[in-house]
Amino acid sequence: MAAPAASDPESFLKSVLNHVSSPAEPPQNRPFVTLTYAQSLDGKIAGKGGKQLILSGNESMLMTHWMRTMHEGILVGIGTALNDDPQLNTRRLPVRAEPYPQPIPIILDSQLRFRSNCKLVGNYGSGNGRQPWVLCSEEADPKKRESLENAGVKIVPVKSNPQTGKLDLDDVLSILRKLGVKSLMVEGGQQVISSFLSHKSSSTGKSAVDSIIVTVAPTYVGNEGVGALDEGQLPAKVAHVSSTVMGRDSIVACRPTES
Ligand SMILES: NC(=O)c1ccc[n+]([C@@H]2O[C@H](COP(=O)([O-])OP(=O)(O)OC[C@H]3O[C@@H](n4cnc5c(N)ncnc54)[C@H](O)[C@@H]3O)[C@@H](O)[C@H]2O)c1
Ligand SMILES: Nc1nc(=O)c(N)c(NC[C@H](O)[C@H](O)[C@H](O)COP(=O)(O)O)[nH]1
Repeated sequence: MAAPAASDPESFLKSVLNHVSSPAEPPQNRPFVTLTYAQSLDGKIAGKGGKQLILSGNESMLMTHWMRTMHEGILVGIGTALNDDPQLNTRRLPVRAEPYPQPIPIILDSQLRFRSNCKLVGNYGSGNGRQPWVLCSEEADPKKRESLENAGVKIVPVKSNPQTGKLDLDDVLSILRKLGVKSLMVEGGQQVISSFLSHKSSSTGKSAVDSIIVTVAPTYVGNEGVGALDEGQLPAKVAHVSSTVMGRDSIVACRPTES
């Protein structure tokens, strides 16, 4: 059997991300949302105890960085921010005369655990990155807020669920839209992926995710690794959009369906 055709990352993304291929206004109450992550053959996104793993090969990691250029915001949870100290920029792309668009780093952090000595704050301070936005609960500690603001972080209070402490995704998305973010790439980690995949908009009853792009790396992590999904959350049903191969990895693009 012939091997599946490999595609170049930019063309593949343009073919599966509607907001890139045919620019349109997003809904009024949210940005276009792309959910993306990399997993092993056994569905793990990190190692034992959350150890950060480089699952993606060079080619698919390059695709992730292209994807970052195609979104105005890039969102991770505070678990990922503290564990991985990410930069969320496009530094792997080939140097070119015209700078690549950089997404705004956005962190869901109910209780303001974000650290001001992280790379996102450092990159912003040295002129090498966009200002990080930290979305927190309206009840978050004002002293922590002031200290992060003094370090250059933009703090955005949003509604939270009093039972779980998690930020209300309808409010998160509608506030980001009001702040001008028209496209959002959600990069993880486990709890954030699960929340977005199981979320249904309170106004439409539909998923707030437009595209799901998963990199599958040919490796096993084992039972102690962190799964892509939090147990107990029911993910959306999805329809297949397209699949391709990048280097040794498989890339699967889907979209949530209503049935
Ligand atoms: N392979 C990948 O693609 C990938 C991507 C990102 C992160 N990771 C890995 O994921 C792990 C971190 O995942 P995690 O689950 O611990 O943390 P996470 O990044 O999902 O952050 C979860 C935290 O965000 C906060 N939060 C606020 N509102 C929320 C909401 N509505 N829904 C969910 N969370 C909300 C909560 O405090 C919660 O504890 C790390 O090990 C990291 O290396 C892997
Ligand atoms: N595509 C992808 N392949 C991986 O193998 C992997 N571990 C991640 N993980 C995403 C997670 O959000 C990380 O924290 C950021 O990838 C770090 O971001 P930077 O590289 O610092 O910009 N993402």
